[in-house]
Amino acid sequence: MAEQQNGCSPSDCAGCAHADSCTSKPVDFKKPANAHSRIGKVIAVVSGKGGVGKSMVTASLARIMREQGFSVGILDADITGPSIPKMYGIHETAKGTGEEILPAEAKDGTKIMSVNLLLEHESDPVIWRGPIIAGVVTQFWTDVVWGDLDYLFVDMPPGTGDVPLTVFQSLPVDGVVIVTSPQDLVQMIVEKAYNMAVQMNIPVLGVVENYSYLVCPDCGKKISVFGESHVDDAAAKLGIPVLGKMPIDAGLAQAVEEEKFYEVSNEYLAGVVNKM
Ligand SMILES: Nc1ncnc2c1ncn2[C@@H]1O[C@H](COP(=O)(O)OP(=O)(O)OP(=O)(O)O)[C@@H](O)[C@H]1O
Repeated sequence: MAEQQNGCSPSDCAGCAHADSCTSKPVDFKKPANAHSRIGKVIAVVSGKGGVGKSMVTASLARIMREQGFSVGILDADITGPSIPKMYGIHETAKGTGEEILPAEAKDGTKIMSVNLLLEHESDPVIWRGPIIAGVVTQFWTDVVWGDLDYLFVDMPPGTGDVPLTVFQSLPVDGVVIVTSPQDLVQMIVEKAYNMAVQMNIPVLGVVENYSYLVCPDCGKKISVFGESHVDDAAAKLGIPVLGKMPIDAGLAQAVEEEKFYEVSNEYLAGVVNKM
């Protein structure tokens, strides 16, 4: 790390008599998890832009690890566009005990916390300013009683705004999965998400391409609906692995429609298990 203006480096802080009053020492914004949460790994699922199926990928990753026997949770940080609870058929409101909030539990045991569980009507819009939204996401970490989890997946809102910044600063994120779709801008979009993670010192586990292709139900031919994929080149340039390419799959869409995502086995991302 670069030398500080006053001539000392951050590693000197521990033994420095002026550490308390020094303005150049590094600030740690990390918040403690709820006292009743013991969480193994926190994996954030991000995308440089919206509409790439990030929630689908988040829930698919959670399902894969659940199928492996791990205890998993999903923190829905997409406050203004929450879709995780409905995917799992959850429509209840969250229960609270004083200062603490209990997550909902899906039929496969996945624990879920989302702003939709706090609204009187789930169709109510969330019309809050950025800092309020970021504060709610932080509370999903500090106030929610997650219990024992091997993995907590965070479904981030798209882009690189307030909430991703808050999550990266406040939660001990172990790795980031970038979701993208095939199109010309993919290089720039993946790079934006990648650069944000790198600047926040968080390892990028790899990239998932959604909507990669469609398999014709009659002839079995793969059709590149949104154009040829550029994800291999984009990932190679950044030195990160492609974790999977997901086609447009009517079975996945149906599971979402029927609110039975707890039954899904997403074979397209099966290779991620030993990368998490
Ligand atoms: N590979 C896929 N095959 C079929 N349907 C999909 C696929 N990926 C996503 N979908 C469907 O597309 C819709 C939108 O997906 P999703 O909610 O995951 O993300 P999104 O709203 O597009 O945006 P964001 O990326 O910001 O989360 C959902 O109804 C979902 O079921």
